[in-house]
Amino acid sequence: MKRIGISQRRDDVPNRNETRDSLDVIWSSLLWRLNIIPIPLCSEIQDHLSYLAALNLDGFILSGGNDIGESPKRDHLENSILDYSKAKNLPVLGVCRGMQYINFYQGGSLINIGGHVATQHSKLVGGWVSQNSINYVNSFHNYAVTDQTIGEQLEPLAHTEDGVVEALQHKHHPWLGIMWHPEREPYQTSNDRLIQQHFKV
Ligand SMILES: NC(=O)CC[C@H](N)C(=O)O
Repeated sequence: MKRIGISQRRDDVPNRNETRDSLDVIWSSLLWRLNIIPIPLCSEIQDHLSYLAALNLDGFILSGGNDIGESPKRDHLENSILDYSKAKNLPVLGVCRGMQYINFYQGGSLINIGGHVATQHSKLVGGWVSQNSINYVNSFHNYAVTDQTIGEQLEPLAHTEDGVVEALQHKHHPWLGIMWHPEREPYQTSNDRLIQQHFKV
């Protein structure tokens, strides 16, 4: 089985005096069902290169959650994951914030948008959308990538009708970014296929 590392959200929990790495449990059941062993990654370990080398994983998911800049330790870990994946030619799937992070890593930026929280898009534009039988996607984000803010070496694969980039890929590395959350649609065939194809399961 493929062993895929997945980054987690990092949150302060003041009433417990704790800082937590956490992941929606739906991710573990989704990935296990797809024959993937999910390995949650710890943002507090600072020796990233030794940590990632010791794990010896088959690829990575950058999950959703915190805004970029909100949690520097999470940002740094994800930066190291992309450095490591580039050096080892490993597949990366960026989900929502994860796609935003790939874009940031490649020198792109984000715009603040409205109308993309707790909604769906059923009319995505782009040949890749029909090839992958994507009929609708969910949406839970305040920031977006556009054709004007997309990073270097990235190409858009899908847009919403209002011009937001909903999916992108790296031109040279096996990196895919999607703005929707497959874990929130755990039985959507198009997502299952995308994830399994991407990680060659
Ligand atoms: N769901 C997410 O990953 C959200 C990412 C980021 N916090 C945004 O609002 O755009």
